[in-house]
Amino acid sequence: MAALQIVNVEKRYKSLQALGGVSLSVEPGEFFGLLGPNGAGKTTLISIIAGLNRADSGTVSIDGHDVVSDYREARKRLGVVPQELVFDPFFTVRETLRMQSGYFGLKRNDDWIDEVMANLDLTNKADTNTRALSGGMKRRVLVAQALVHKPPVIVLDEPTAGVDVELRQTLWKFISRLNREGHTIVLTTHYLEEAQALCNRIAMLKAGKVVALDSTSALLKRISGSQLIVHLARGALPDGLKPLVSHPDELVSGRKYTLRVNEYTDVEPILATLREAGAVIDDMHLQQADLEDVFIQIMEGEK
Ligand SMILES: Nc1ncnc2c1ncn2[C@@H]1O[C@H](COP(=O)(O)OP(=O)(O)OP(=O)(O)O)[C@@H](O)[C@H]1O
Repeated sequence: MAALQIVNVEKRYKSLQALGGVSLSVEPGEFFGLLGPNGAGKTTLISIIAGLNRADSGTVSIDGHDVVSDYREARKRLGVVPQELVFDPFFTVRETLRMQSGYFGLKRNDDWIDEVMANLDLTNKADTNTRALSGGMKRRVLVAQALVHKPPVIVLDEPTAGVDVELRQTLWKFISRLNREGHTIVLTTHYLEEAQALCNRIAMLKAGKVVALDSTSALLKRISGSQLIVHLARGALPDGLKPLVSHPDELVSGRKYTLRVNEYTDVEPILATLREAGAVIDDMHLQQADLEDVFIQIMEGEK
């Protein structure tokens, strides 16, 4: 049975179609990425999964439990880390986590609460009021809150937006451990290198529709060859090289260009063209195409 099954989910906000018939299924133990530009519908979909928002049509189930008709059973199996930092500011971290445990009917949960806090480097803030925490610390509490009932399915909505490197590493270490222990993870992020490193399968959403759904390795294979990154100190990119630019916004911003290269021998004529145009190269290197390139290519293709 799928850990998360989404079937033909539609959602409108007045005239805006936020989700236009989304279907996908995540198997138990997967580390699944849900990617898409701003406004693609990721948060809307997550709030429908969490039962905080109703789909106009379609169904969502967690471990076979419908999130509307079987809400309590579905909710027990789900931990959601929301994007926004919202807390009751009158309680300490430990009190917040105990209350959340109580919500799931767990009375003696302190051993697990201690373990979660230790894994998120929150132990020395256990008795601090949540209103006195920094943004990064608050985000750790949000993650801890989502995990108090050891949910088999964990959904994280941009958990690393604006957080420092240390928290990212702490968080990924813990989430990866939970995934190895069998928890299913669904992640939305704008950090594509994070998604590439962590997710075994990825869905890309655009304007409320799934525009790509594949294993991370299959998505990466969609772009062959490598890229020549050139930083120009002086001079503009000659017109003849413009079709090779793989990130169109670079043509506007200028100076740094990512040029598609199929064979290493393609580099020589590129350098000759730059020299003939009087461009001066500041820095240059070759790199393999990554998930960001695939993402840009898919999103461009969907215009
Ligand atoms: N409560 C609401 N009322 C009206 N429109 C909404 C509401 N919530 C979201 N929208 C719109 O629905 C679309 C999808 O928004 P959503 O927040 O789901 O996207 P997202 O993919 O999570 O974006 P981001 O990456 O910016 O978080 C957007 O156009 C947004 O403006």
